[in-house]
Amino acid sequence: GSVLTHTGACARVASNIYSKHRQACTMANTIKYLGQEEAQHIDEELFNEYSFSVDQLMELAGLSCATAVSKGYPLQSLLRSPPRVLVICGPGNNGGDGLVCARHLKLFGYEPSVLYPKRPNKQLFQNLTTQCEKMDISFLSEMPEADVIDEAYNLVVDAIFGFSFKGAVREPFGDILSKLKKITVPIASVDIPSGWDVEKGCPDGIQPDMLISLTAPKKAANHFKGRYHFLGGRFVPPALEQKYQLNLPQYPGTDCVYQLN
Ligand SMILES: NC(=O)C1=CN([C@@H]2O[C@H](COP(=O)(O)OP(=O)(O)OC[C@H]3O[C@@H](n4cnc5c(N)ncnc54)[C@H](O)[C@@H]3O)[C@@H](O)[C@H]2O)[C@H](O)CC1
Ligand SMILES: [K+]
Repeated sequence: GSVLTHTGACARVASNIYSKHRQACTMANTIKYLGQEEAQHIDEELFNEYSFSVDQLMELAGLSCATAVSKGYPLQSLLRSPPRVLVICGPGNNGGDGLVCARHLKLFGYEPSVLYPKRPNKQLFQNLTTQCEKMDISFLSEMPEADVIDEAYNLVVDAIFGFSFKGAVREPFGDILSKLKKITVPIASVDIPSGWDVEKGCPDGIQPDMLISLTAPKKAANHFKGRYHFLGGRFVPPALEQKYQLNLPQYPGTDCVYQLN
């Protein structure tokens, strides 16, 4: 009896030590999930200290999104022909990523249409819009009803809000998000599922099937329940990665996305 008890105790101690060791190792190697302010600081540092332009990073971000979509929803797997995709773009840089994503999706053989209801009066976004128009990407004048989306499109790319979203959703995006909650075709969200608190998520919000986290996942990604979580935006200089202890995974070869799950 006492021998057995002793053995049991040893096993418990050993397994405790082992699990502590494993926890420490995992923590050392775990990719960091960013808070809202930290994400904004990294963004500012990329522009101000590392001298990147928004155009450059947006191009890589949008390319990552189109690449992730093509991996999760390959052309030959789509149920509806032609391979239509609805890309919904918001008023900030997340929306810019969406415009770049739409352009690359077109180059990959998809048929994207863009909904872009609030267009900022800045050259960058005007250029991205012209580039899409010149590639025969159509711009919708209003948000289709949920049943129309389910019939006409294979998936929706949600590029409405990213890491600067705050407070209650203002129109027209409230109406757009409530329609997105009703659709059955998959949603692929760029950086954050739109309408979600950047750190706490949103239990009764949209539930995307794919999330493409850019630079590093934000804390809201802890609440993501969809099938595909990709990391994109392979542009972080090692010194910046180290400063913020991002613990980014090794992207495979020359890929611009890394599948986290
Ligand atoms: N470093 C990177 O990883 C890069 C990320 N990129 C993408 O940029 C977004 C963040 O962009 P930002 O312009 O800062 O903000 P958002 O697009 O998230 O949105 C701001 C936009 O939305 C409006 N807004 C905010 N809250 C609300 C609300 N409650 N209701 C309605 N409207 C709201 C606000 O007024 C602004 O107009 C990041 O997530 C990435 O996707 C870069 O492209 C590349 C570098
Ligand atoms: K989004």
